[in-house]
Amino acid sequence: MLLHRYCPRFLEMSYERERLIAELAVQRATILTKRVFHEKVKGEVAKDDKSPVTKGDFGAQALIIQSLVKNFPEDQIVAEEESSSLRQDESLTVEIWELVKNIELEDQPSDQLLGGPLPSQEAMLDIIDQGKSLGGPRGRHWALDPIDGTKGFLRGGQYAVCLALIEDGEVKVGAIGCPNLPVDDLASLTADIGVQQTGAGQGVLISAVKGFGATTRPLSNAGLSPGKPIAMRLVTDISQGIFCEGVEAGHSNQGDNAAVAERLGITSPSIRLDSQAKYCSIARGAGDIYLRLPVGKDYEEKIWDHAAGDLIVQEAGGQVTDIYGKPLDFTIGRTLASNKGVVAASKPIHDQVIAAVQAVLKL
Ligand SMILES: Nc1ncnc2c1ncn2[C@@H]1O[C@H](COP(=O)(O)O)[C@@H](OP(=O)(O)O)[C@H]1O
Ligand SMILES: [Mg+2]
Ligand SMILES: [Mg+2]
Ligand SMILES: [Mg+2]
Repeated sequence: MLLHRYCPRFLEMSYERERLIAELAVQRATILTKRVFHEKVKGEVAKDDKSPVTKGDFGAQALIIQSLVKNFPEDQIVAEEESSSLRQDESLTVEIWELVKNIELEDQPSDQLLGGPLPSQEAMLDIIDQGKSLGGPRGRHWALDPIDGTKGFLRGGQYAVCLALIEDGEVKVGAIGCPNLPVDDLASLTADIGVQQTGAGQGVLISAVKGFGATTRPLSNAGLSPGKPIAMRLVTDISQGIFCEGVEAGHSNQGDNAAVAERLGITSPSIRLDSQAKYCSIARGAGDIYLRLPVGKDYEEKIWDHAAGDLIVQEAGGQVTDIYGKPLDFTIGRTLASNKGVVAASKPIHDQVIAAVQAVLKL
């Protein structure tokens, strides 16, 4: 069946409105995160699990949920943060509100599409808490990670603002803003981007719609600049492949990762970067393989850490599974409870990578 671009069914299938709102919402939130990134005091607080959260995480979550609620009031939202610690810290709340209330896209029509500013400080706390949906196999759920790689963000390294629409368990739309990645797709292959401090004008917004490809564009503080399709590299000799790896040893087993690289005959050093910038990097050919090998038995990966990146890599010609070769299952709830670890690579080499992972992990 040939569908015309302006036919309502085409618009529905291509999720054009969802993609536009997701891209603009992520772009607007990065204005706030960039501001916090350059502040000396980022308002770091430790959560119950000891992981950090900052003014940037809370503020970005408030801004993005506000635009989702305004545009898609029926949809559920599964977001990482919640406001309980803020409600006990008036001065931090005031600091976040001072940031949030002054953030807008410099292009008025784009900003208006997001549904206007947040009404008040109290409303901001309530909006942050609208991300408590449990997810699940049916309906439309937005998975939101307002700052992925908070540890990288605090270190002055890579981080990402990540948003995905999951419909009936399938990721349909993904948008990731990486304010510290170079605009040039391949620059990150040579630069030490993991710890790069950035100047103005850098950063990329990468997005995808299921069945319609993946796109990159420079991040802007105004409207969307023109997008450009991206694709993974064609690697015919796997020993020439390049790994993108996390920085935090507590999030992925770096020793096992090195053993897999050795088994595949890969000698180039891994590019180390925090956050879903890894998915984005391999999707645009700045690396070929992303492994997230479990450190412990009990950790369940969170859907907001993977939904957008999974779609972007698939739409760029890649395959994303867990260490058993099973696709990531977004139907279960807030976590990927039925998966262990992540193996992402371009389709022609994915089987070889899985075989090496299974040999190293003795699966
Ligand atoms: N033990 C663990 N194993 C795997 N991932 C973990 C983990 N502890 C925390 N994480 C997740 O790792 C994410 C960062 O990934 P990376 O190491 O690739 O940058 C964190 O996202 P946040 O920074 O959004 O909290 C957090 O959800
Ligand atoms: Mg976190
Ligand atoms: Mg995260
Ligand atoms: Mg986060």
